[in-house]
Amino acid sequence: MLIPADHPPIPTRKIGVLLTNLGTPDGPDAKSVKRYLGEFLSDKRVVEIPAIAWQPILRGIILNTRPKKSAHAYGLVWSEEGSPLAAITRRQSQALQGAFGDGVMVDYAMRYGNPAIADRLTALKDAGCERILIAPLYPQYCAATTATANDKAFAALAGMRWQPAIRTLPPYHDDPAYIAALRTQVEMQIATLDFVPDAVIASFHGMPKRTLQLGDPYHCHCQKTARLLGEAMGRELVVAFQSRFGPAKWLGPATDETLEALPAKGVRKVAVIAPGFSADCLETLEELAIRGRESFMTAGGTDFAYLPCLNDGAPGMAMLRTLIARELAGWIAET
Ligand SMILES: C=CC1=C(C)c2cc3[nH]c(cc4nc(cc5[nH]c(cc1n2)c(C)c5CCC(=O)O)C(CCC(=O)O)=C4C)c(C)c3C=C
Ligand SMILES: [Fe+2]
Ligand SMILES: [Fe+2]
Repeated sequence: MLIPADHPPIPTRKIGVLLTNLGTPDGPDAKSVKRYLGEFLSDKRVVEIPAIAWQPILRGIILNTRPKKSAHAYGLVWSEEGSPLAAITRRQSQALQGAFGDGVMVDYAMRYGNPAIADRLTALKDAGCERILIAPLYPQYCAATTATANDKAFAALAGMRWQPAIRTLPPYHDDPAYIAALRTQVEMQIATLDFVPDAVIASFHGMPKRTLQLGDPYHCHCQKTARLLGEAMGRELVVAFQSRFGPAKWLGPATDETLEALPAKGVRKVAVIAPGFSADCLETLEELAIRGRESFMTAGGTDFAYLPCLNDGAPGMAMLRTLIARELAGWIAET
């Protein structure tokens, strides 16, 4: 068939997978952190205080004090590849390239900062992806993470003349593939320690307690993950919630307070895991592995190990291939 010279280009039809995660500053400096926090903490899904009351606090106080402190913390975990969260998410996306056949492109984007969700969705569409799976890499659903990432994607679609068909990856907090990946990885990690932990602490990112009362399933998803992983490992896990932000009451018990209280109860050797994070980041590498260790050892602990997240290791990547292939059913030939 003859295509007129002024016809827009017609790429080969493809399928896209867009991994999404939270986002991170472009650099470990106060200016980059300020820009990032300004976008993150202005999200109404994250801070559910009316803008008229919240924005003066954010712009007048928080963005003038927190960036310097946070930039210092980022500096402690920054790598040659950049922010750990960005570097690991990039590697996860690269490792999945080609895993679902030649016609499936895999890319990644961040809810805040770069690479932006709108830019990567447009790039996939321009490359011929007429069907796209958006995969927020949050095992536990939370409006402040899963929903806002999807909102951002749908906002980008709202501006497209020719929209791709869209699917979104559901939360996978109780998926047997996720629990099995966690179990394999955690048991392997514990086997390499030079001590036997008295307790394994499962630390999840916290949330304002009010969100639970308003119907967000995040708390229940975290508890179920910990219960299923504990059952799979044949030991009960200690569940705690970290990263409290602001004066409101957050989900408890708090990870820092839990770590400080354990030695007095005779628990002197601990392993800490963070099953809610699909990639290590500031909250795990600085808050848990550095500050958590300090709190525990100062309180009388003798042995502390932070066990890294699934990241782009074999168990986690096998799990992502399983979950994503399932969501692509009917779009790609069954294997
Ligand atoms: C894994 C799930 C996450 C939930 C739930 C979550 C809720 C949430 N977070 C804040 C405030 C901050 N979080 C920050 C960092 C951060 N948070 C998550 C994940 C969840 N947040 C990740 C993966 C990261 C790390 C990003 C990185 O660059 O490595 C920060 C910024 C860091 C700092 O300045 O301390 C803030 C602030 C709120 C208010 C909230 C719930 C509503
Ligand atoms: Fe957070
Ligand atoms: Fe609950």
